[in-house]
Amino acid sequence: MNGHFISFEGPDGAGKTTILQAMVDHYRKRLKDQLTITREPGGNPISEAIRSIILDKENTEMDSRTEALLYAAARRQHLVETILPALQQNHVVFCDRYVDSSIAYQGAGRMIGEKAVYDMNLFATEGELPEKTIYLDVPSELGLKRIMTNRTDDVDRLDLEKLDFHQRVRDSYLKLAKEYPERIVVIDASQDLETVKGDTIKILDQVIK
Ligand SMILES: Nc1ncnc2c1ncn2[C@@H]1O[C@H](COP(=O)(O)OP(=O)(O)OP(=O)(O)O)[C@@H](O)[C@H]1O
Ligand SMILES: Cc1cn([C@H]2C[C@H](O)[C@@H](COP(=O)(O)O)O2)c(=O)[nH]c1=O
Repeated sequence: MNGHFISFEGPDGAGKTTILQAMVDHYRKRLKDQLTITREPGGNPISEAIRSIILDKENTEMDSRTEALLYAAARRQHLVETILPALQQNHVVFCDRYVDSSIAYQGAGRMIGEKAVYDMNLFATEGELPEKTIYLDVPSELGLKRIMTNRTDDVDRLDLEKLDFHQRVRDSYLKLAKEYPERIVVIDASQDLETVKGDTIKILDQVIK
């Protein structure tokens, strides 16, 4: 089997974590030890340490460009230490967020500029992109409602941003999906969970043969 790099993207509360876990449950038997599950920011000790700085609710002073640089730094380390070695061993890599998150959240959400953030990430990643990106799309109000009402884990610094921030993030994702239709597949994540799972499996079955 060849390695496959698959990312999962979406606004906060879209259901990425839930769907990614469902995909692990679905494909684990088929892939056995050829499956790597990882996340951004994070995935290894250095990138997880950067994650805790970025998402700490106490860090209200953090400048937007500092934030963008930290995400890119975490991504660089994650790529060279975790993703590329797994692909070299022909693993399927399920990655919770990647470059599209920075374009949407820092480029559009923080209004640094999508192109500027893309260019900075080109330096960080040397152009390495996922083969397929599952973009789980929900209206921002629904995503935020899910987070505030259902979640038991910590609400982080970005979850706490206002509605217009999250709307800019969603609009940017939808723009990216139009720009890269071969790579980014939009799934309507406002549907019930079983339907979202089924739609995701249909796409991934075309990649993981
Ligand atoms: N299709 C769905 N229908 C109803 N509830 C859902 C659906 N998908 C996820 N949820 C619920 O919404 C909440 C948020 O889901 P989840 O943590 O998977 O989102 P997320 O996209 O990973 O969020 P974040 O990016 O902020 O970590 C959870 O309680 C989950 O059970
Ligand atoms: C990779 C990446 C992430 N973010 C934001 C998106 C979320 O609000 C958090 C990560 O938390 P999750 O619960 O693990 O999804 O960070 C971002 O703004 N930019 C990025 O590049």
